[in-house]
Amino acid sequence: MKVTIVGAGNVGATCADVISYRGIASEVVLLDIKEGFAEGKAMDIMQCATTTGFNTRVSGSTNDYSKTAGSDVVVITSGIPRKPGMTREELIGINAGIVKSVAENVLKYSPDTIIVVVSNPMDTMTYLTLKATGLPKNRIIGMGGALDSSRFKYYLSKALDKPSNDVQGMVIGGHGDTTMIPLTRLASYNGSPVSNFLAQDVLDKVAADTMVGGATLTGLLGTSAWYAPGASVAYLVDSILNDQKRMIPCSVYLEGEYGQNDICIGVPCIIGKNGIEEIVAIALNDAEKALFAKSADAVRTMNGDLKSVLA
Ligand SMILES: NC(=O)C1=CN([C@@H]2O[C@H](COP(=O)(O)OP(=O)(O)OC[C@H]3O[C@@H](n4cnc5c(N)ncnc54)[C@H](O)[C@@H]3O)[C@@H](O)[C@H]2O)C=CC1
Ligand SMILES: O=C([O-])CC(=O)C(=O)O
Repeated sequence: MKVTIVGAGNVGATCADVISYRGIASEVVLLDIKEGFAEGKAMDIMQCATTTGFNTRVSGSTNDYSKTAGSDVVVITSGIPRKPGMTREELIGINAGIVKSVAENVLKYSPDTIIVVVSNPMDTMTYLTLKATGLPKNRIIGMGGALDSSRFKYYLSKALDKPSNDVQGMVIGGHGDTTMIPLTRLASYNGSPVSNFLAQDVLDKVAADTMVGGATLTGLLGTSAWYAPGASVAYLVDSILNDQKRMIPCSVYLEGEYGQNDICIGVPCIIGKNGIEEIVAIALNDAEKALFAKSADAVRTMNGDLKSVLA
């Protein structure tokens, strides 16, 4: 199985690293516009093969899309990340043009591929990719909810003082500081509602910390995060390539689901060899439904800024 990652920067290279050492794909191609950069990252990763023990072939390419031919999955991590104090939405001006041209280029060599969109503002970049390529909705997947949910479980595990892997929980809605919806009511500690163990004010703080999880890291690092983002993309790619049919919140085109139309936004999806295989309808209460509608309004407003790119 072959995976191409366009954008060999922090997130793209981390994703290639996780995919190779976990043996998720047999071949990974990293592509970047910076001369020699993807080749260098690929060589560095390949020099881990004997010490971490993997057989995935990782190679790099400077903007030569012929090397990406026949990819089963293409991950788009090209574009600029935010700096402290910025929102993800402020990246649209530069990233929209990059994401559109990258999607068009990859399809020339991998017409049957599934595209995973990571570049921010991710929900809007997913919508742009869908509209610009005309691919069926099951083949365009926006990655954000997997990462946001892993941060949610991290903050819950800290509050519970229990391991993250004993915590279940999901974040839906937009992948933005104010649009994420951590579903605290449905989160559990090995099947028991977390509200059995944590007071409401603590749960509210967990939700608030989750929503600004990316901004917190950007403040600490000076650029946005990459370890958890790269690992979250690899987790999603694993479910596609190995047809695991895991339920992962992803940004997907909605046609009536969750009361929304003509928008890409995070909802729980079954992810397998056909990409988005099902959109799972979970029963939201009235407050959660209202938050989802508000989140969708914000994402839709941002999509309005794509007019010139899509013209
Ligand atoms: N959806 C999510 O959950 C997350 C999204 N992101 C987003 O992912 C993107 C990448 O972040 P980082 O890897 O930290 O940035 P980075 O700056 O480390 O890497 C981006 C790479 O894209 C390359 N690039 C730019 N234009 C290109 C083009 N036309 N073709 C090929 N490569 C091109 C650059 O040369 C650079 O190497 C950002 O937009 C960031 O906001 C980051 C983390 C999580
Ligand atoms: O915070 C950012 O800008 C990058 C991102 O989407 C994340 O780490 O969640």
